[in-house]
Amino acid sequence: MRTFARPAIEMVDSMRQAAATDPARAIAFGGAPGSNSHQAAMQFDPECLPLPYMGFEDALDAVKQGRAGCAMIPIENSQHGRVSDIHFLLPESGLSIVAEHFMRITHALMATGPGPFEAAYSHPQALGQSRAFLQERGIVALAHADTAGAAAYVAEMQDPRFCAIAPPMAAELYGLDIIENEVEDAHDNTTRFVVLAKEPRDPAGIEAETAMTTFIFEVKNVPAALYKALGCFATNGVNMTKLESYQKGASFAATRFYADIEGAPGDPRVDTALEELEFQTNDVRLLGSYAQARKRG
Ligand SMILES: O=C(O)C(=O)C[C@]1(C(=O)O)C=C[C@@H](O)C=C1
Repeated sequence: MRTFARPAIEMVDSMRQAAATDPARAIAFGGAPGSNSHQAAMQFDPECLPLPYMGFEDALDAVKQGRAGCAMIPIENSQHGRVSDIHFLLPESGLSIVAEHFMRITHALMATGPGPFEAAYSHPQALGQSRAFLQERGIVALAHADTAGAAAYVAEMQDPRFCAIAPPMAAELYGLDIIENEVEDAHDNTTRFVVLAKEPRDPAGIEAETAMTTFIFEVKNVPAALYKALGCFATNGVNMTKLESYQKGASFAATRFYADIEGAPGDPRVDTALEELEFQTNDVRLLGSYAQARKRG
Protein backbone atom coordinates (compact mmCIF):
# COMPACT_ATOMS: atom_id res chain seq x y z
CA MET A 1 0.00 0.00 0.00
CA ARG A 2 1.19 3.50 -0.80
CA THR A 3 1.94 5.42 2.32
CA PHE A 4 3.88 8.49 3.44
CA ALA A 5 7.34 8.14 4.99
CA ARG A 6 7.26 7.59 8.77
CA PRO A 7 8.12 11.17 9.88
CA ALA A 8 4.96 12.44 8.11
CA ILE A 9 2.46 9.86 9.34
CA GLU A 10 1.47 11.32 12.71
CA MET A 11 0.83 14.72 11.14
CA VAL A 12 -1.14 13.18 8.27
CA ASP A 13 -3.31 11.20 10.71
CA SER A 14 -4.16 14.22 12.82
CA MET A 15 -4.98 16.31 9.71
CA ARG A 16 -7.25 13.49 8.48
CA GLN A 17 -9.02 13.32 11.85
CA ALA A 18 -9.58 17.09 11.85
CA ALA A 19 -10.91 17.04 8.28
CA ALA A 20 -13.31 14.19 9.12
CA THR A 21 -15.05 16.43 11.67
CA ASP A 22 -16.06 18.93 8.96
CA PRO A 23 -15.44 17.54 5.43
CA ALA A 24 -17.07 20.56 3.73
CA ARG A 25 -14.23 22.74 5.09
CA ALA A 26 -11.52 20.29 4.00
CA ILE A 27 -9.29 20.98 0.99
CA ALA A 28 -7.69 17.78 -0.30
CA PHE A 29 -4.26 17.97 -1.91
CA GLY A 30 -1.61 15.63 -3.31
CA GLY A 31 1.46 15.69 -1.11
CA ALA A 32 2.72 15.37 2.44
CA PRO A 33 2.21 18.17 4.99
CA GLY A 34 4.43 21.10 3.95
CA SER A 35 4.12 20.48 0.20
CA ASN A 36 3.45 23.34 -2.17
CA SER A 37 -0.13 22.17 -2.66
CA HIS A 38 -0.63 22.24 1.13
CA GLN A 39 0.63 25.83 1.25
CA ALA A 40 -1.52 26.79 -1.75
CA ALA A 41 -4.61 25.43 0.05
CA MET A 42 -3.79 27.51 3.16
CA GLN A 43 -3.20 30.66 1.07
CA PHE A 44 -6.45 30.12 -0.81
CA ASP A 45 -8.51 29.61 2.34
CA PRO A 46 -6.70 30.17 5.65
CA GLU A 47 -9.74 28.72 7.50
CA CYS A 48 -9.69 25.42 5.58
CA LEU A 49 -8.84 21.98 6.98
CA PRO A 50 -5.97 20.77 4.75
CA LEU A 51 -6.27 17.08 3.89
CA PRO A 52 -3.12 15.34 2.52
CA TYR A 53 -3.09 12.43 0.06
CA MET A 54 -0.26 10.53 -1.63
CA GLY A 55 -1.26 11.68 -5.12
CA PHE A 56 -3.49 14.03 -7.10
CA GLU A 57 -5.86 11.20 -8.04
CA ASP A 58 -6.49 10.32 -4.38
CA ALA A 59 -7.15 14.00 -3.61
CA LEU A 60 -9.73 14.14 -6.41
CA ASP A 61 -11.32 10.90 -5.15
CA ALA A 62 -11.66 12.45 -1.69
CA VAL A 63 -13.85 15.21 -3.18
CA LYS A 64 -15.88 12.71 -5.22
CA GLN A 65 -16.51 10.63 -2.10
CA GLY A 66 -17.41 13.62 0.09
CA ARG A 67 -14.32 13.51 2.36
CA ALA A 68 -13.39 17.05 1.23
CA GLY A 69 -15.31 20.03 -0.11
CA CYS A 70 -12.71 20.70 -2.79
CA ALA A 71 -9.20 19.80 -3.99
CA MET A 72 -6.20 22.04 -4.74
CA ILE A 73 -4.35 20.68 -7.79
CA PRO A 74 -1.26 22.15 -9.55
CA ILE A 75 -1.83 22.40 -13.27
CA GLU A 76 1.11 24.32 -14.77
CA ASN A 77 4.37 25.95 -13.82
CA SER A 78 5.91 29.06 -15.39
CA GLN A 79 9.26 27.33 -15.79
CA HIS A 80 8.60 23.63 -16.24
CA GLY A 81 5.25 23.63 -18.03
CA ARG A 82 2.31 21.34 -17.53
CA VAL A 83 1.99 19.05 -14.54
CA SER A 84 1.84 15.57 -16.07
CA ASP A 85 -1.33 13.46 -15.84
CA ILE A 86 -3.52 16.44 -14.97
CA HIS A 87 -5.12 16.68 -18.42
CA PHE A 88 -6.33 13.10 -18.04
CA LEU A 89 -7.22 13.26 -14.37
CA LEU A 90 -9.34 16.43 -14.47
CA PRO A 91 -11.90 15.32 -17.09
CA GLU A 92 -11.98 11.76 -15.72
CA SER A 93 -12.71 13.03 -12.21
CA GLY A 94 -16.12 14.45 -13.22
CA LEU A 95 -15.40 17.42 -10.91
CA SER A 96 -15.59 21.08 -11.91
CA ILE A 97 -12.98 23.82 -11.71
CA VAL A 98 -14.42 26.47 -9.37
CA ALA A 99 -11.36 28.70 -8.81
CA GLU A 100 -7.69 29.18 -9.69
CA HIS A 101 -4.77 30.15 -7.47
CA PHE A 102 -1.23 31.33 -8.34
CA MET A 103 1.64 30.73 -5.97
CA ARG A 104 5.26 31.84 -6.17
CA ILE A 105 7.29 28.64 -5.66
CA THR A 106 10.60 28.62 -3.86
CA HIS A 107 12.56 25.44 -3.17
CA ALA A 108 15.26 24.69 -0.61
CA LEU A 109 17.89 21.93 -0.65
CA MET A 110 17.65 20.10 2.66
CA ALA A 111 19.32 17.07 4.24
CA THR A 112 20.39 15.38 7.47
CA GLY A 113 24.05 16.42 6.98
CA PRO A 114 26.14 18.99 5.10
CA GLY A 115 26.86 16.92 1.95
CA PRO A 116 28.36 16.40 -0.61
CA PHE A 117 25.23 14.75 -2.06
CA GLU A 118 24.90 12.01 -4.65
CA ALA A 119 21.20 12.49 -5.32
CA ALA A 120 18.24 14.72 -4.55
CA TYR A 121 14.66 13.46 -4.16
CA SER A 122 11.66 15.59 -5.12
CA HIS A 123 8.55 15.86 -7.26
CA PRO A 124 9.53 15.80 -10.99
CA GLN A 125 8.23 19.38 -11.33
CA ALA A 126 10.48 20.66 -8.54
CA LEU A 127 13.46 18.73 -9.97
CA GLY A 128 12.76 20.29 -13.38
CA GLN A 129 12.49 23.74 -11.82
CA SER A 130 15.95 23.24 -10.20
CA ARG A 131 17.61 21.42 -13.11
CA ALA A 132 20.55 23.85 -13.64
CA PHE A 133 21.24 24.02 -9.89
CA LEU A 134 21.48 20.20 -9.65
CA GLN A 135 23.49 19.83 -12.87
CA GLU A 136 26.11 22.38 -11.78
CA ARG A 137 26.69 20.38 -8.59
CA GLY A 138 26.56 16.93 -10.20
CA ILE A 139 23.60 15.88 -8.05
CA VAL A 140 21.40 13.19 -9.63
CA ALA A 141 17.64 13.94 -9.67
CA LEU A 142 15.41 11.16 -8.25
CA ALA A 143 11.61 11.42 -8.62
CA HIS A 144 9.38 11.22 -5.56
CA ALA A 145 5.58 11.57 -5.24
CA ASP A 146 5.83 15.14 -3.89
CA THR A 147 8.32 17.63 -2.48
CA ALA A 148 7.51 17.46 1.24
CA GLY A 149 7.09 13.67 1.01
CA ALA A 150 10.66 13.57 -0.36
CA ALA A 151 11.84 15.59 2.66
CA ALA A 152 10.08 13.14 5.02
CA TYR A 153 11.71 10.24 3.15
CA VAL A 154 15.20 11.77 3.43
CA ALA A 155 14.59 12.35 7.15
CA GLU A 156 13.55 8.71 7.55
CA MET A 157 16.57 7.33 5.62
CA GLN A 158 19.17 9.33 7.59
CA ASP A 159 21.64 8.69 4.75
CA PRO A 160 24.04 11.66 4.33
CA ARG A 161 24.42 10.97 0.58
CA PHE A 162 20.84 12.04 -0.13
CA CYS A 163 19.04 15.36 0.07
CA ALA A 164 15.57 16.65 -0.84
CA ILE A 165 14.29 19.65 -2.74
CA ALA A 166 11.20 20.92 -0.95
CA PRO A 167 9.59 24.06 0.49
CA PRO A 168 11.62 25.48 3.44
CA MET A 169 8.66 24.65 5.74
CA ALA A 170 9.25 20.93 5.10
CA ALA A 171 12.74 21.16 6.67
CA GLU A 172 11.16 22.48 9.84
CA LEU A 173 8.40 19.84 9.87
CA TYR A 174 10.74 16.88 9.33
CA GLY A 175 13.84 18.09 11.23
CA LEU A 176 16.16 18.56 8.24
CA ASP A 177 18.88 21.21 7.82
CA ILE A 178 18.47 23.70 5.02
CA ILE A 179 21.69 23.54 2.97
CA GLU A 180 20.66 26.19 0.45
CA ASN A 181 17.57 28.33 -0.08
CA GLU A 182 16.06 29.44 -3.42
CA VAL A 183 17.54 26.64 -5.52
CA GLU A 184 14.92 27.10 -8.29
CA ASP A 185 16.52 28.24 -11.55
CA ALA A 186 14.13 31.16 -12.17
CA HIS A 187 13.29 33.60 -9.45
CA ASP A 188 9.81 34.30 -10.74
CA ASN A 189 8.99 30.57 -10.57
CA THR A 190 5.19 30.38 -10.24
CA THR A 191 2.67 27.53 -10.26
CA ARG A 192 -0.95 27.85 -11.25
CA PHE A 193 -3.32 25.66 -9.24
CA VAL A 194 -7.00 24.94 -9.86
CA VAL A 195 -9.62 24.24 -7.21
CA LEU A 196 -12.05 21.43 -8.03
CA ALA A 197 -15.44 20.73 -6.47
CA LYS A 198 -18.42 18.45 -7.10
CA GLU A 199 -20.76 21.26 -8.11
CA PRO A 200 -19.84 23.72 -10.88
CA ARG A 201 -19.95 27.47 -10.20
CA ASP A 202 -22.95 29.25 -11.67
CA PRO A 203 -21.38 31.56 -14.29
CA ALA A 204 -24.06 34.18 -13.51
CA GLY A 205 -22.42 34.70 -10.11
CA ILE A 206 -18.98 35.51 -11.58
CA GLU A 207 -18.15 39.13 -12.42
CA ALA A 208 -18.10 39.29 -16.23
CA GLU A 209 -14.72 41.09 -16.49
CA THR A 210 -12.88 38.40 -14.56
CA ALA A 211 -14.68 35.25 -15.74
CA MET A 212 -12.67 32.38 -17.25
CA THR A 213 -13.85 29.08 -18.68
CA THR A 214 -11.83 25.90 -19.10
CA PHE A 215 -12.82 23.12 -21.51
CA ILE A 216 -11.39 20.27 -23.54
CA PHE A 217 -12.24 19.37 -27.11
CA GLU A 218 -11.28 16.74 -29.66
CA VAL A 219 -10.81 17.93 -33.23
CA LYS A 220 -12.06 15.94 -36.22
CA ASN A 221 -9.38 14.11 -38.20
CA VAL A 222 -9.62 16.46 -41.20
CA PRO A 223 -7.33 19.13 -42.69
CA ALA A 224 -7.36 22.46 -40.85
CA ALA A 225 -9.39 21.01 -37.97
CA LEU A 226 -7.70 23.18 -35.35
CA TYR A 227 -7.91 26.26 -37.59
CA LYS A 228 -11.69 25.76 -37.82
CA ALA A 229 -12.01 25.19 -34.08
CA LEU A 230 -10.06 28.35 -33.25
CA GLY A 231 -12.05 30.31 -35.82
CA CYS A 232 -15.12 29.95 -33.53
CA PHE A 233 -13.37 32.12 -30.92
CA ALA A 234 -11.77 34.51 -33.42
CA THR A 235 -15.05 35.41 -35.17
CA ASN A 236 -16.85 35.92 -31.85
CA GLY A 237 -14.08 38.05 -30.29
CA VAL A 238 -13.38 35.62 -27.44
CA ASN A 239 -9.83 35.70 -26.05
CA MET A 240 -8.10 32.32 -25.58
CA THR A 241 -5.39 32.42 -22.90
CA LYS A 242 -4.19 28.82 -23.06
CA LEU A 243 -4.23 25.96 -25.56
CA GLU A 244 -2.43 22.65 -25.09
CA SER A 245 -2.62 19.52 -27.16
CA TYR A 246 -2.43 15.98 -25.87
CA GLN A 247 -3.12 12.49 -27.18
CA LYS A 248 -5.76 10.16 -25.86
CA GLY A 249 -5.23 6.52 -26.82
CA ALA A 250 -2.68 5.37 -29.38
CA SER A 251 -4.33 6.31 -32.67
CA PHE A 252 -2.39 9.63 -32.91
CA ALA A 253 -5.13 10.83 -35.27
CA ALA A 254 -7.68 13.10 -33.63
CA THR A 255 -5.88 15.30 -31.15
CA ARG A 256 -7.42 16.59 -27.93
CA PHE A 257 -6.91 20.11 -26.68
CA TYR A 258 -7.19 21.73 -23.30
CA ALA A 259 -8.19 25.43 -23.49
CA ASP A 260 -8.86 28.43 -21.26
CA ILE A 261 -10.88 31.39 -22.52
CA GLU A 262 -11.85 34.71 -20.98
CA GLY A 263 -15.62 34.85 -20.41
CA ALA A 264 -18.24 32.32 -19.38
CA PRO A 265 -21.48 30.79 -20.67
CA GLY A 266 -24.25 33.36 -20.47
CA ASP A 267 -22.10 35.86 -22.38
CA PRO A 268 -23.61 35.69 -25.91
CA ARG A 269 -20.14 35.74 -27.56
CA VAL A 270 -19.01 32.76 -25.49
CA ASP A 271 -22.30 30.90 -26.04
CA THR A 272 -22.05 31.30 -29.81
CA ALA A 273 -18.34 30.38 -29.88
CA LEU A 274 -18.99 27.18 -27.88
CA GLU A 275 -22.02 26.27 -30.04
CA GLU A 276 -19.90 26.63 -33.18
CA LEU A 277 -17.12 24.62 -31.55
CA GLU A 278 -19.55 21.73 -30.94
CA PHE A 279 -20.27 21.73 -34.66
CA GLN A 280 -16.59 21.81 -35.69
CA THR A 281 -15.31 19.10 -33.31
CA ASN A 282 -16.02 15.52 -32.18
CA ASP A 283 -16.48 16.40 -28.56
CA VAL A 284 -16.49 19.43 -26.24
CA ARG A 285 -16.43 19.12 -22.44
CA LEU A 286 -16.70 22.13 -20.12
CA LEU A 287 -14.52 21.73 -17.02
CA GLY A 288 -15.80 24.87 -15.27
CA SER A 289 -16.13 28.64 -15.09
CA TYR A 290 -14.45 30.67 -12.35
CA ALA A 291 -13.03 34.10 -11.53
CA GLN A 292 -9.51 34.94 -12.74
CA ALA A 293 -7.11 35.07 -9.81
CA ARG A 294 -4.72 37.14 -11.91
CA LYS A 295 -5.42 39.40 -14.86
CA ARG A 296 -4.01 37.90 -18.08
CA GLY A 297 -1.83 39.89 -20.44
O1 LIG B 1 5.08 18.33 -4.48
C1 LIG B 1 4.54 19.40 -4.18
O2 LIG B 1 4.95 20.15 -3.31
C2 LIG B 1 3.36 19.80 -4.94
O3 LIG B 1 2.50 20.45 -4.42
C3 LIG B 1 3.36 19.49 -6.40
C4 LIG B 1 4.00 20.56 -7.25
C5 LIG B 1 3.69 20.31 -8.75
O4 LIG B 1 3.36 19.22 -9.11
O5 LIG B 1 3.80 21.25 -9.54
C6 LIG B 1 3.42 21.87 -6.94
C7 LIG B 1 4.09 23.02 -7.13
C8 LIG B 1 5.51 23.02 -7.55
O6 LIG B 1 5.49 23.43 -8.90
C9 LIG B 1 6.17 21.71 -7.40
C10 LIG B 1 5.44 20.58 -7.15
